[in-house]
Amino acid sequence: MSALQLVLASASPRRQELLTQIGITPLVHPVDIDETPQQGESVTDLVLRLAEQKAQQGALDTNGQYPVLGSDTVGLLNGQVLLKPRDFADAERMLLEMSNQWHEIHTSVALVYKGVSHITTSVSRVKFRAISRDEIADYWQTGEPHDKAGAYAVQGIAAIFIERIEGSYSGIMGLPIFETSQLLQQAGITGLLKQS
Ligand SMILES: Cc1cn([C@H]2C[C@H](O)[C@@H](COP(=O)(O)OP(=O)(O)OP(=O)(O)O)O2)c(=O)[nH]c1=O
Repeated sequence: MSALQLVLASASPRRQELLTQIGITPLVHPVDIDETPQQGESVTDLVLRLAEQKAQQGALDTNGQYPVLGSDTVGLLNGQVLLKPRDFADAERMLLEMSNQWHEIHTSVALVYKGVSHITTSVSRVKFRAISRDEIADYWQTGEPHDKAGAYAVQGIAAIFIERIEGSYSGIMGLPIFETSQLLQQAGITGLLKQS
């Protein structure tokens, strides 16, 4: 009925997949922003800032014509931010620390529409079983951890390491479906389903 098109300001195939899961086919428009945390910035502030920046850049690039979604995911363990691993050593350090521990995954989603930003954050807790250096080395070889915050993918092989989850599976994967749908509703956006 409505011709409204949602723009997803993201290069993450996972985020696209999660929108597809609820019948939304977004226009995919990756944006390139500097994702370096600022000095002393909390994880909460970091994910909010980056999600909003991604959505705003997407809105700028598309002349404010469409509602634009941006999202950012990072982990938190013992006060330390878990970003995408720089290399194997970085991934190994993170995964060894996560071994037999709980950590948090924070994902913020921002929606920029008609010049207004709507934003929300999903925080989940994840418990890893004990994992060995050998398992981490094998896991790294699969390529899966390379482009993921915290060096793992809940939706992938890393599922064998995950003992428990409290929170949002889709949020851990990069786009919390429930919170995203609430955001769209808040902004008065309907009629996105099943359009091509
Ligand atoms: C923890 C976790 C993260 N991830 C992914 C989601 C995100 O793609 C990535 C975190 O990096 P982000 O910087 O949030 O996203 P991105 O660089 O991949 O994409 P863009 O900025 O263009 O939107 O980690 C998983 O796929 N599974 C997981 O279990």
